[in-house]
Amino acid sequence: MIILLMGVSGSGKTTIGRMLSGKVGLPFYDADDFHPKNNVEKMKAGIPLNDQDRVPWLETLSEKMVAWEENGGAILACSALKASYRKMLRSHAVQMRWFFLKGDEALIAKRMKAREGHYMPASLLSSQLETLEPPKHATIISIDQTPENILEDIMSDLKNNKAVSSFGIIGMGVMGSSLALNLAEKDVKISVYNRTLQGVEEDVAQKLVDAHPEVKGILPFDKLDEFVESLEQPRKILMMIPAGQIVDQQIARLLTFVDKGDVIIDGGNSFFEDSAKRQQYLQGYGIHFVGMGISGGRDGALKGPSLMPGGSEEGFELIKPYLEKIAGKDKGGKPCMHYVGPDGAGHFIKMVHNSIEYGEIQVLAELYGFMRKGLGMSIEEMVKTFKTWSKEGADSYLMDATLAILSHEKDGKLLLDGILDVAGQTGTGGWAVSTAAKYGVPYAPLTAAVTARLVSTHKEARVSFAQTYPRKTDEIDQKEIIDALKGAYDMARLVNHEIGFSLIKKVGEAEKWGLNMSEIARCWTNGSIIQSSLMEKLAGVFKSTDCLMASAALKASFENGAKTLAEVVGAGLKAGIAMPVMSAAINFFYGMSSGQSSANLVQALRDCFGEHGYRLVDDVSGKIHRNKWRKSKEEA
Ligand SMILES: NC(=O)C1=CN([C@@H]2O[C@H](COP(=O)(O)OP(=O)(O)OC[C@H]3O[C@@H](n4cnc5c(N)ncnc54)[C@H](OP(=O)(O)O)[C@@H]3O)[C@@H](O)[C@H]2O)C=CC1
Ligand SMILES: O=C(CO)[C@H](O)[C@H](O)COP(=O)(O)O
Repeated sequence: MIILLMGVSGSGKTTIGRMLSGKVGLPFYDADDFHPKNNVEKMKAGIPLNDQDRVPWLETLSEKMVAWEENGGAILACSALKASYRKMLRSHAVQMRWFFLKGDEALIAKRMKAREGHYMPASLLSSQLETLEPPKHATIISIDQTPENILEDIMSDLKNNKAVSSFGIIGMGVMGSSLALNLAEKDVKISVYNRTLQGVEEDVAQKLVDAHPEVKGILPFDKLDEFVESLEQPRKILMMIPAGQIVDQQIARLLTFVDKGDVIIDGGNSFFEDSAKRQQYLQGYGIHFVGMGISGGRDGALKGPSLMPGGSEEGFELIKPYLEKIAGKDKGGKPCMHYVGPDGAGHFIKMVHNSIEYGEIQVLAELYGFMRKGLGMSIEEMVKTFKTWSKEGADSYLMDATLAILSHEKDGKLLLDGILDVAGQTGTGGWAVSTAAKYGVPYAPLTAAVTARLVSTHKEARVSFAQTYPRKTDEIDQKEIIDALKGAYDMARLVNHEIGFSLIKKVGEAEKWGLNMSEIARCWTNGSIIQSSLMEKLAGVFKSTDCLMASAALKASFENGAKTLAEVVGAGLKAGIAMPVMSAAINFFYGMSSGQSSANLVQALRDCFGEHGYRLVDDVSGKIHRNKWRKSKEEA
């Protein structure tokens, strides 16, 4: 832990720091000793330092603190006058305790005049006091007392303050427990809490700690007040619990214990419109709310997830150092974490991420079904084929997982064959569909992925109708189709990504969130369930375009892909295999690349029965309505 004594020059930071050092046995450092030469010269000449002067000094100090903490902690005397300076000092997720040595101008001026051999003349005091922005999260110590009494005040606060952890997590399920272990392994002191349900869920947090004796620095709680009390201010509390009302109930319980300036983060898969409302609501209490998408499942959370924070930017700045520590890293070593935008932007981006995930999963499932049933390929042949594709640019986390599943045997049998073909879903995919409809974004392929899961749930009906409508399948040219499969797979994925990102573009513009599509794709290149070589390529492509179909770099992929996708979908349908996402993908592409569609008939029909009006090809300026579409009996 770093004990930071702050206040204007002359407030006694050095004297008290040295005394405190003797008392607690931690080394003492004076921030003034780390000023670059230029700053010292300026101060000697009586010239006040500006913010630019202070940047390298504060950066050095924040880096030094990391090393000091690794060596067991330290005491640092540093003026830290502005909130922005304190933010820079906090930039490395070091555990800190802040003490603000406070006194009035006359008292400090008197003390400064009495000092000898110090380069800070008393005339600078007024400029320091003008600069001072009193801290919101520091223990205030009055300096209008003897140094011994000041020391006693600090010692008593250190003893009585139960705030020992830098970060708190609520919900020790799959994600919460893994993120807790990830943070603890990065040497962040954390507190964890899980609800108690008598006889059902008891000592859950304690059990996590017991199960990982090798991991140090996790404090378990089953009482919410004690959990909150254990966190240093401003508190940073991450909720990893199911979306919906549970989140509101948890926030309501937290509100009893938290203070202004604390940060509450919802890392679950919440609906983004709910997150925007929660941010507004909590703002009224002075609490920063960050709605953060997290991707990666258990392994990602443990080793490096992809993080999509949004909402309160001030709150984000306070948690940023912790997020940077635990996030997965892209190929350049940069954290797969990016503040996406205000309101519910973080959860919106996670919703679209999951929607693409639905598409990616469904295309793999459709291919698996077609290859196995339609083409009669063995599991071994399929594995071989997918492995080859992986080497040819189709590698992804989900492809890798599919290969593991296809090779996974239990009791000498393929486990996959024993798994019921009824797919679940927990919300995000469907919300993306309704959001796309609300904002007018064509979304058929990813809608088809949601529908496919819904169709799967009608197991009984499917079994019954399979008997009513036995499939008569046509012959397929196996060789030709097998050669086209990879191209069809690539094309369907390209379309799924195009659609997902087009929703991001549309909603981002409508809500004025200033979303950065390249950064979002970059954040999904590691830690995320939809990480892939394609995503890496797209992070580059989105630097120069916001529409994949408009990208010159992808023109040939779309052209060639359309042909192979149409062939494969045609063959699949001939073989009696449903290919909802792949066929919607080729339909989307054909639709989006048809200069003249058949929507003229749609408009004519709407006008014919409902007087909705239509525009003319030669004059699009206004709508017109035709009174008499049908001929009367006499005219006919
Ligand atoms: N699993 C995944 O791959 C991912 C999940 N998510 C999202 O993260 C969140 C957590 O998911 P995950 O860890 O998988 O879920 P789990 O079901 O594994 O864990 C849920 C946690 O929430 C707690 N909880 C449940 N109901 C309540 C309640 N009424 N009040 C307080 N706490 C409650 C549970 O406590 P108890 O043990 O007592 O029931 C448990 O600690 C969800 O929103 C999920 O959608 C996000 C990314 C990936
Ligand atoms: O967010 C996730 C992965 O990114 C979760 O695993 C989520 O549960 C997946 O969605 P669904 O349960 O609807 O398949």
